[in-house]
Amino acid sequence: MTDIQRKALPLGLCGKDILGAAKTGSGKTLAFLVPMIEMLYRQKWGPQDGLGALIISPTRELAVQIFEVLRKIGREHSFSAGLIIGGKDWKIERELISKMNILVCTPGRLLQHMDQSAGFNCDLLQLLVLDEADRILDMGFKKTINAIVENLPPQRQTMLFSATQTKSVKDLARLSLKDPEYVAVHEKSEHATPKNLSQYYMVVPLQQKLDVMFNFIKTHLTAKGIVFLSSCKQVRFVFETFCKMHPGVPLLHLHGKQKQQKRAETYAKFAAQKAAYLFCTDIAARGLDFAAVNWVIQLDCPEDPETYIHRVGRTARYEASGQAMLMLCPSEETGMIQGLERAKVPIQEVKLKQDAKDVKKEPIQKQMQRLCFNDPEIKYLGQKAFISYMRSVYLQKDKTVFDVNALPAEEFAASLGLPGAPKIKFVEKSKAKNAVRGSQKKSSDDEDESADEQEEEEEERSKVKALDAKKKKSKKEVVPEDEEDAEATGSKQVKSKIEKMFNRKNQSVLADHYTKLVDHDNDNKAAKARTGGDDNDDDDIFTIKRADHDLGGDEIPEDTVLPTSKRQQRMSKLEKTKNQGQGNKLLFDEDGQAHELYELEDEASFHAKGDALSQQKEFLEKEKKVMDRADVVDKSTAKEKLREKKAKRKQREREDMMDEDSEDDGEMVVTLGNPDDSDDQGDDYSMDEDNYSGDDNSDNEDDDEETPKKRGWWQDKADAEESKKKRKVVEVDEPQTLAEQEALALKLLGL
Ligand SMILES: Nc1ncnc2c1ncn2[C@@H]1O[C@H](COP(=O)(O)OP(=O)(O)OP(=O)(O)O)[C@@H](O)[C@H]1O
Repeated sequence: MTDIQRKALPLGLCGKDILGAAKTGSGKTLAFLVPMIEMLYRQKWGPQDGLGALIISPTRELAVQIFEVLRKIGREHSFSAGLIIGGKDWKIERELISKMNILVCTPGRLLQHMDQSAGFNCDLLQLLVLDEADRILDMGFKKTINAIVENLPPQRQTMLFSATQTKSVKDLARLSLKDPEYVAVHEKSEHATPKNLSQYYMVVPLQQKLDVMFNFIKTHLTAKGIVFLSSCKQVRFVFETFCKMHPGVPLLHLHGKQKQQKRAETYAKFAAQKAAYLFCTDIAARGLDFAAVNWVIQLDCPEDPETYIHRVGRTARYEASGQAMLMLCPSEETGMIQGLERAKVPIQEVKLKQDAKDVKKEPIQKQMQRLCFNDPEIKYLGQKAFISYMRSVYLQKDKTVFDVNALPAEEFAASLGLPGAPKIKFVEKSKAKNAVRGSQKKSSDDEDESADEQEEEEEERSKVKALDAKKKKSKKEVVPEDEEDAEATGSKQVKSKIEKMFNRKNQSVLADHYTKLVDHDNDNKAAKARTGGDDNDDDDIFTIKRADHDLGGDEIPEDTVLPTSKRQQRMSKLEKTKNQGQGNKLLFDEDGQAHELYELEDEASFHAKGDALSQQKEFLEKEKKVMDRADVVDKSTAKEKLREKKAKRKQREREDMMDEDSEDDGEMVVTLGNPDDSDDQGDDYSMDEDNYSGDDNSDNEDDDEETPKKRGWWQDKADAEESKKKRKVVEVDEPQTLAEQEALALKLLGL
């Protein structure tokens, strides 16, 4: 047993709330799964009891991993367990979720079920586990978690686990735990990282990072490594280009923009490989337990020491040893190393070999240029990678580490194979601001200024974020256009062939294979991570600077500017109709003259028709008849509609039932105690409804009332024989003569 298990298990088994912290790879998963299963077992939890335990994880991969461990250790039990992680068929999940005793899920999907799945009931929940609680909160799930917790019964046991505990976790603990036991086994240990982990850092100029990385891979071909980058776009670019340069070892990539199936495939492939490199975002930083990872390389600086600790924790797990390399730009060194020292991370510097710095030894930059030149898709990815990296640095909170102005943008762009650095609005602004500040600094009070500075930067950040959100809504990707690139590369010079190629149009369209890989459903979700996170579609906020052309001529008055986009046009139509007010109904006579529906006639002709009361009565009766007729029509139309609706619903239900019969429920539900459910069955989690007893059987009975029972083969055979008996069969030869025909006729008449 590990330390955390030794301490947490007895408390968990006593039903105590736990706030658990222990180093990465120290076995926290079992520290909550074992008491959970034990508790349900002791209470003789069965299908009729519904949901007994809920485990929430920040990422889908981690949820899958927890689910796998649960399958292994729960083999002897008969609880049903479900995996609810999004990216799967909602309808199937909705059907099955109400039958589960244990759920492993991601927060968003769980809340969606709580809100929308009628059968989902957690009134009897006994245990809630939040694994990597701080990450759940960092990813912006605070409100979701609060909403989930509000839906759960208060008299439950709760456990929060993570290798790092932040203030927000303590806040959450205050709200959701009752008299918790704080189990922090490594709190007093000298280092915050596993003792078998060797940690190094290297100061590498930004423009040499890819070169160093590629050489690292070439010189460690038998190793298994995870390479962390700060955004999905960088991951995609580095993966694609490195693959094309054939380093001689399998390369994989994992990020939040991939479809769930692709993510699962990559996860499984990397887990199975002995030597491979996985390029990923922080989506893989937490909790993932790949066997025998030798190296964790952080190509981009982590946002804080906590993230660093989780990233390096993907190696040296349990009792294994491992190595970690952090690459820092010169401007990041001091701040980051001080932060790591404070967080009790022992790290030592290794110097970049002199020959690696040697420019004469051809770096991979030339190959990158060739790739970008030959393949517009690669160039496009490069531009996106450049922008998203700059943005991630700009958005980082810790300005003692991250300074976007200190980065050599042109050289970095060149190292990606780009002909020039795309100009990015905010970097320009930031530089200009810095210049102004530099001149003001001499005369102004230092303290005031730094406060202003922070405020302004905060403001700028929020502006960028707002713009980001707005752009995401419009679903457009900002792609550098010809003039923009031209400006970036210095348009006044004579353009070379290469530059012309780079400035080609229509490069915004990625090849089919890329669009297939990318989960566009996620594209419009709000950016969850502040920087470089899993679902970070961030570079849309950047606009590449355009030259302002003097168009000449008169300016068009504002109110005559016509809406250009379809959406704008729709909106303006809507506005118009709103302001138009209600129209009057008019009747046209035979001469085509328009009349109001009820026109006032002159007094004399009114009185000529009789007294006012009788006229009123007559009018009302006439109108009532009209209304009655209209009512009859309306009612029959409504009835017809209802009938159609009903028929459609029935048809849908029939189709659903047929789908259910034919579909494999797939990968998300398992009955733990299924004796056939052994390891060697791999990923086949398909559920056999027959494994359920109690309530579920009664469910089936209900179903039987509505749909004809499925018949077994034995029933079919018996029925066939019975009906054969009932039918009277007269077997005769074909009559040849008249006498034979007469005899047959008599036989048929039964005489
Ligand atoms: N008691 C044990 N005996 C042997 N191996 C164990 C034991 N407990 C856990 N392990 C193994 O240790 C590895 C790490 O465990 P686990 O994933 O639970 O760590 P963790 O503390 O949750 O890490 P992280 O903080 O990175 O999520 C796993 O491969 C697990 O199988």
